[in-house]
Amino acid sequence: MIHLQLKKNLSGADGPFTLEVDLAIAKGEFMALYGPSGAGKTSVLRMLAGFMRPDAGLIRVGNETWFQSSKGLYLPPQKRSIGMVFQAYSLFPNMSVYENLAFALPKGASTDSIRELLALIELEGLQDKRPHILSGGQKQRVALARAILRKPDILLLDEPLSALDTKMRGKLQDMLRTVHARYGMSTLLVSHDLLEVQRLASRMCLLEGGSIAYDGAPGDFHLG
Ligand SMILES: Nc1ncnc2c1ncn2[C@@H]1O[C@H](COP(=O)(O)OP(=O)(O)OP(=O)(O)O)[C@@H](O)[C@H]1O
Repeated sequence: MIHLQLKKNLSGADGPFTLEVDLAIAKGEFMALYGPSGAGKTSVLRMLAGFMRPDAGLIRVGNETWFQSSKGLYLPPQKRSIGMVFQAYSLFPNMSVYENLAFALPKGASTDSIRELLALIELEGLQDKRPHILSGGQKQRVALARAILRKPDILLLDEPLSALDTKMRGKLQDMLRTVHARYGMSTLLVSHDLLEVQRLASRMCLLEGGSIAYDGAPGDFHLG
């Protein structure tokens, strides 16, 4: 179980507001954070990853406490078992696809998982190529493989497919479903696309102005 109690004062377009969320996410759950621009969705992911410090609250993942303001406890990002994929491709340009993946593995670890993931993302034939010759969808597949290589407890996806065309988006959505079914890691997806949320997530939270305005099945949610 992941327990998130986050309080953070943010600067919004219309002035300051407080992001305040209290969520329990089951192990292996695929949850989407949906909502208007500026609602605080990315900030939630950044606090979970350790890139933004909450003003107050608690982050507990299984038996580990990653953040607890009352005890001054703050686990740095590199100690949190997290994989991330963002909208912008973040591959190393001077490394091949294979090397980009190998770089994410601890020294001396078996490279079997690289081969397994290259097959899963259907890029075995391009493993020796540098990222600049890949399409956007191929780059995001490598970024996804890199994010899950260490089998993190939590996978954070921040609009990972928004720069892709409809066809590639559909393919990557299928791949995300396959990855989730195979590895079962708790997954938090930020998306502006309700259809995408409904295809992928079993639970959806609507974030509006820093608070959760809906928490339930994506299929039961209707735009007002
Ligand atoms: N470190 C920070 N301190 C104060 N305010 C911040 C900080 N980081 C972001 N903000 C502000 O918090 C608000 C929410 O930003 P955030 O990126 O979390 O929203 P979002 O819901 O992900 O939006 P979008 O869908 O446009 O990506 C924005 O107005 C942003 O300017």
